[in-house]
Order: sequence, then structure tokens, then C-alpha cells
Amino acid sequence: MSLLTDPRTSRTAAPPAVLRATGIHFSFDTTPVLRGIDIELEPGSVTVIAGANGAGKSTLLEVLAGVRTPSSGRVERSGSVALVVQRIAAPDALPVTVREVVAMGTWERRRLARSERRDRVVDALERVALADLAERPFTALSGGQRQRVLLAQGIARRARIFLLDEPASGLDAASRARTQTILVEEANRGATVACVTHNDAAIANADRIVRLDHGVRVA
Ligand SMILES: Nc1ncnc2c1ncn2[C@@H]1O[C@H](COP(=O)(O)OP(=O)(O)OP(=O)(O)O)[C@@H](O)[C@H]1O
Repeated sequence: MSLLTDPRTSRTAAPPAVLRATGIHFSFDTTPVLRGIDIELEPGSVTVIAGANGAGKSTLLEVLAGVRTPSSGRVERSGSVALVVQRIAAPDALPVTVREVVAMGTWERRRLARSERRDRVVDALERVALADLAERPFTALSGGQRQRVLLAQGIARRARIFLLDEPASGLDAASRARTQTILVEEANRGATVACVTHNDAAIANADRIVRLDHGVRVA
């Protein structure tokens, strides 16, 4: 099946998202963290970004997502990005429910019908297995559940690029497996997916592996 054909509509879908970075350097103050990284993510596949603690994986993901500006180098990006960070800080008193956080994914599509918005949110919550917690305050959720809420927000947005930073610890095996399944499903529908992970099974199952060592790409 061609990735350009959307089987649900038989229409030609949007062209694949592009995410390409060349010659990326990044420093925190005077400490170099990324040193000349070249990377191109392939639509329709899952790329795992691996490497030891402190290698620069999270920083690279943030540069790819556009939330950090490299000190030199170029990032070419087309298509909406869902960035699912390691720890989502939120003040305890923040009065938003899980459903509302997911619904934010539909905000930028102003012309979407209300029913379509609602369907997207329900569908996304079911995909990440959080439908039961839809009315809970977002801040009442665990770190792993919060990550799945952000993933659902990207699904509701129909993001073309998913960048996910999985914590080294704190996700149970079921939660991690569910996240990996969703990323594969999104890749299968043509999304461009990259995931920082420390999980050997996820690394073994990836389509492509990018390995960092002290800010240098070694594989
Ligand atoms: N906000 C910051 N200010 C200063 N230094 C930072 C900051 N964030 C990260 N660093 C440093 O940059 C380097 C790379 O950090 P980064 O979080 O990108 O690594 P990582 O490979 O994702 O690590 P981990 O596997 O532990 O999450 C580390 O030496 C870290 O201490």
C-alpha cells in the first residue's frame, strides 16, 4: 500500500512530513552538548534515539521539535509536531481535565465541526487507554499517564511528526508497550516517529537506530 494513499478516503493524503537536521551544534552556556549531528527521519518508520545518560538525546529531540535553537546547523521541518516530553510539569492547582488537554490538540483546526472535535478526542483517549480517566484532573495522573495524554493530544491533532522522550525509569512495562504500539501504528499510517528510549526491546524493534555518544552521532 502506498503511504500516499489514505485507505479510508481513497484520496491522496498529505505528502510525507520532512524532518532533516544537518550540522547541529548546541551548547548549554559554554558546554557543548550536540556536536555536528546530521539526522534525517524517515516517514512511515520508527527511529529510536539511544545513548548513555547525558549523551544529548533529549536536547536533540528538542532541537528537532523546534523548542531549542541550535547554535549552528539547519533543521528542515514540514508537518505538525507532537513533542511528548519526559516529565510534564504542571501546577497542582491547574484546573484542566485529561479530556481538555487532549482537546487542545484540535484547537489549531478552527474550522473543525464540534462533533468532529469530540470524535477525535474520544478516539485518541481510547487509543491510549485513558478513556476511563477522561474527567480526572490532568495533575492527578502519574508521569507515564501524563505522557500518554500528550500522545493522545498529538493523535487528536493528526500530527505528522511524533517526537517522544521516554524517561529512563518510571514507566511500567504495560505502559511502555502500549506507547510503543501506538508509535508503530502512527508510523504505519505514514507519520514520522522518533523516540528516545532506554528500553532494549524497543531498541531491538525499531526500524532505525540513531546512537549518540557525548553529543556525537556514532550510529
Ligand atoms: N537546562 C540545562 N542546563 C544546563 N545543562 C543541561 C540542561 N539540560 C541538560 N543539560 C546537560 O546537557 C547534557 C545532555 O543532556 P540531555 O538531557 O540532552 O541528555 P540525555 O541523553 O537525554 O540524558 P538522559 O538519558 O539522562 O535523559 C547533559 O550533560 C546535561 O547535564
